[in-house]
Amino acid sequence: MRKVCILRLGHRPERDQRVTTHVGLTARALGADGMYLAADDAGVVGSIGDVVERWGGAFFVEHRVPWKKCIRDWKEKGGIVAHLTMYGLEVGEVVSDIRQRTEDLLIIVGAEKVPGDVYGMVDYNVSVTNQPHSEISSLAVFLDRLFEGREIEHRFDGAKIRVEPCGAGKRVIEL
Ligand SMILES: C[S@@+](CC[C@H](N)C(=O)[O-])C[C@H]1O[C@@H](n2cnc3c(N)ncnc32)[C@H](O)[C@@H]1O
Repeated sequence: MRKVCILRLGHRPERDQRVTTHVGLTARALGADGMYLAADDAGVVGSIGDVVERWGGAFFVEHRVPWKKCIRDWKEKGGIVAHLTMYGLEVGEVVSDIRQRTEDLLIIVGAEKVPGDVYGMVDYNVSVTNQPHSEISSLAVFLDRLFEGREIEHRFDGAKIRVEPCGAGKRVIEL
């Protein structure tokens, strides 16, 4: 099966820890395999690692990743790259093309301003509306469109705990 990973650009450890952690948790929950972080932040790696340890699956986070090399290496190995940006082509126009391709997919999301080079290095610049919002929301919508909603039913192997859905209150099962 094709691998789907995230490359997180522009992370500032002093202010983006929570958002970047949520980018990773969203990616994991919605079917991605891992996240490359183009910054030095062991805290993010640790927080997401703790979730994987308890909630299962094999999602990985790698930090201190040089972003240009990450994109080049990904493409050299035959993968394709999509950058989420409000300036790109509308997701509805391109997502079926991306879905039909079988190559591994790297999805880039930014924090503040994304370096201009990124736009020319990728295969797709994709917008989720042409309005400014957030890397978390754009990633969530993109993954849901990519996987056509099937990611919601995914069960995570090796979980120590699992939620039993219920209409009222909380039911958590220790496995
Ligand atoms: C807070 S935004 C910063 C955008 C910044 N002004 C720029 O020009 O790159 C952070 C990230 O959210 C994502 N994002 C925000 N709005 C988006 C949209 N409408 N469509 C796709 N991605 C979006 C992009 O990945 C962006 O780099």
